Amino acid sequence: IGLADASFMGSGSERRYEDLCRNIINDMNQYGLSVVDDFLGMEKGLKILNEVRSMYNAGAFQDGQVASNMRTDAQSSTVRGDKIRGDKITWVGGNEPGCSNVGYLTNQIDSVVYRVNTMKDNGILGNYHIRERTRAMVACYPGSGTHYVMHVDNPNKDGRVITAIYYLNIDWDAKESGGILRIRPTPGTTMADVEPKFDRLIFFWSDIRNPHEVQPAHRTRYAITVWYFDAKEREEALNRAKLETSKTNNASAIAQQAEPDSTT
Ligand SMILES: Cc1cc(NC(=O)CCC(=O)O)nc(C)c1Br
Ligand SMILES: [Fe+3]
Repeated sequence: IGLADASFMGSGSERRYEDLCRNIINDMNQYGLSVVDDFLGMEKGLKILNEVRSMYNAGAFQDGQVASNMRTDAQSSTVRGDKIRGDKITWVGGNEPGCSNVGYLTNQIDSVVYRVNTMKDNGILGNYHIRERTRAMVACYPGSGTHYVMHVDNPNKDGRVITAIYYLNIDWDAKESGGILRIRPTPGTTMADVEPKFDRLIFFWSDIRNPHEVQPAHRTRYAITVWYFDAKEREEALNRAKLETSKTNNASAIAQQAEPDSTT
C-alpha cells in the first residue's frame, strides 16, 4: 500500500494510512517482520536516491566496521584477512546540509512507528514505549560480491527493538544482482528473502528473533536503516553500561596504585 498518493488531507488517504498501520501491526505480530512497498512514491524516492548518490560521490561513506577488531597499522585495508562485511556506511541526523530528503524519510518512518506503537490492539508492539531512535545509517554495498554475514542486530538487550530499512535500488533483479536480505534461516522458523527494491520499507524485530544476512551483491546496493529504542530496555542498558564503566574505572584506578610509577 503506497503512501505516495496519500495527501493526508483527504479522508480516503487517512483510511489508507490506518490500513497500512494495521497491516504492519498484523505482520509484526504474526511474522516478526513487515514489508511495505511504494512507501513514498517515485518522486520522493528518487530525491532520496540522488541525495545518497551525491553523498557517496562526495566520499562521505566509510568502510563498515568489521566484526573482528580492526588492525590500526597502515596496511589494515589490505591485510584485513577475510572481510566480514563489504558495505560502506555514513550516519545522517537528517538536518545536515544536503540531507533534507533523508531527513524527510526518517520523519515519515517515525510517524508510522509512533502510530503503530500507540494504536489499540497492537499486540507485541503495545509492550514497547518507543520514544527514540538512532540516526539514519546510510549503507552502500558497492557490488562485486560484497555481502554481510549472518547476524542479529541486538543480541544483548541494548534497547533497540525495531529495525527499519528503506531500499533505493531501481529495477533490482536478485537473479542477476543478488543482494537479498535473508531473515531467520535458523532451523524451524520460516525464512524470508527480501529483495532490496526501490521505495521498499521493511520492519523487523531487532533481537534474536531475526538473524539476517545480506547475500553477495553484484550491483551497487543502497539502504537506509534506523533502529527504534524501547525506553525501558534502553534505560536499563545505559544503566548497565554506567555500572560497567564505574567498575572498570575503579579497577584501573586500583591497578594504577599497585603498579610502580612507570613514567619516571
Ligand atoms: C552497521 C550494521 C548494518 C546492518 N545491516 C544489515 O543487517 C543489512 C540489512 C540490509 O541492508 O538489507 N546490521 C547491523 C547489525 C549493523 Br551494526
Ligand atoms: Fe543487521
